[in-house]
Amino acid sequence: MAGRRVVVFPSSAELGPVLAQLVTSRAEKAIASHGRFTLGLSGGSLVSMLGKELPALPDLDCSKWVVGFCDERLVPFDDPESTYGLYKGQLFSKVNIPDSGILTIDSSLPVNECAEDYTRKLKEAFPDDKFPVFDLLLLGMGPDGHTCSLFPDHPLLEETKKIVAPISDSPKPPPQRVTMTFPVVNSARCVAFVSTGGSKAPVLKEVLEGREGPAYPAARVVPTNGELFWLVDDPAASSLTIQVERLGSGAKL
Ligand SMILES: O=C(O)[C@H](O)[C@@H](O)[C@H](O)[C@H](O)COP(=O)(O)O
Repeated sequence: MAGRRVVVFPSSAELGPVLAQLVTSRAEKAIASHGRFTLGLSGGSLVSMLGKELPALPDLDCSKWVVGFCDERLVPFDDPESTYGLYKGQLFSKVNIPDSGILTIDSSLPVNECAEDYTRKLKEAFPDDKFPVFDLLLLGMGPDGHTCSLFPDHPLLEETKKIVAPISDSPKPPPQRVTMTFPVVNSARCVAFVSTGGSKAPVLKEVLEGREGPAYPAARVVPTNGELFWLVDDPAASSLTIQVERLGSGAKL
């Protein structure tokens, strides 16, 4: 790993612009080196944060972006639970990512076939990689320490072969989802968690400072050759005792 950076902001209002700067700086770097920018998105509060910050950037050009989903809920796109549907309304409708660059699940398929179909789409988008190497993955963490749809104590945590796995017993509804696996997450060039709010403080401490017993899913995100950022706000960081970086909205990562 290129080193973990835990960066604390006074609030999500200061965190948002720095997240947008991270996205655009990694996009510029990726496009300069290999002609496109591959980005994996997660749901939760990231949707509204990216929907607010990215379209507000002057001269944002997403014509060379390829966007996938770190996990997706198996519901129709017009269901309020659909991560794609939320991003469509809040981000994709406002920026110029080509439709062909948005890799969506086929929500009409049963969950196993849906995961196979999404695996095929990712393989087509990353023909040279054993596991897709995304330029940037944006992740959230639930209060139970889950990330993507990789939940504590679930057999999927041990998956080593699949790119995308189905899950039909998600402890958080909706129960049927597809998710990237750890081999894909940990192959990324850069992974950034965004975690805000006081409800995350206890689990954030255990994830970042270690705990007794099995590691939380979020703690198993350790990119083999990539960067790892934890972008958090003061309430989420309130129990941490490790050294952190404290930055404001003008910072560059
Ligand atoms: O798939 C889901 O059910 C949610 O998207 C979930 O995984 C969310 O991303 C995390 O709970 C973090 O949530 P916040 O971003 O709101 O902290």
